[in-house]
Amino acid sequence: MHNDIKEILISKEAIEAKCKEIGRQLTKEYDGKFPLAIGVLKGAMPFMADLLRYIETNLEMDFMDVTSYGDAMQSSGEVKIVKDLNTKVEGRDLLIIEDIIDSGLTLKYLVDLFKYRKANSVKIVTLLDKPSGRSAAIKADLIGFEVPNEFVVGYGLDYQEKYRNLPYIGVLKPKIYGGEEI
Ligand SMILES: O=P(O)(O)OC[C@H]1O[C@H](OP(=O)(O)OP(=O)(O)O)[C@H](O)[C@@H]1O
Ligand code: HPA
Ligand SMILES: [Mg+2]
Repeated sequence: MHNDIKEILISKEAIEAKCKEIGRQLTKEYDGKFPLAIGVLKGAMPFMADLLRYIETNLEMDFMDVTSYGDAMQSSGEVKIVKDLNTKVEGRDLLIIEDIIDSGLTLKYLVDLFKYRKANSVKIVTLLDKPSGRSAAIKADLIGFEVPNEFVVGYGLDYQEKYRNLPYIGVLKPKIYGGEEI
């Protein structure tokens, strides 16, 4: 698995430090409140698990499983709900937790849905932001790291369902996705 990686972009240690930093900010933000933290499966799972341990206020957790990439490296443009929330969002303060914002289509879909469902507030925290990929106008409130215009894997992010369990964020060797070796 590690052998398939061309370059590590963000180390395990840097991710850990960032989770602490963002966790501290969110602790202040939600002090005295009871937000609903929504993990966007599957990719956000490791980030959510690590980040929430640094948010020192009461919160509720729920998960939404949405998919639009499948096995491809480009968004299909169609966001499909695989699993919806179990919790009512009306009147709640929501914190959407994502692994990456690329085209922005996934989050645009979710933010519109939660507004329609009458959430009181909707905030977005994403570990990674790839602004060069954007086609929907969407911005996160908190961003861990900006990444270049490359397909990244690890720490929740997959290529054809593999590499989610890498502890860092990296770029694959071109031969893995059938590209030219440079
Ligand atoms: O900004 P976008 O272009 O919409 O891309 C971001 C979304 O794409 C990935 O999900 P994916 O559809 O691959 O599902 P997964 O998390 O189960 O891998 C990623 O985990 C984000 O949720
Ligand atoms: O760069 C990426 N890697 C993995 N999954 C993704 N989903 C959107 N962008 C990416
Ligand atoms: Mg994926």
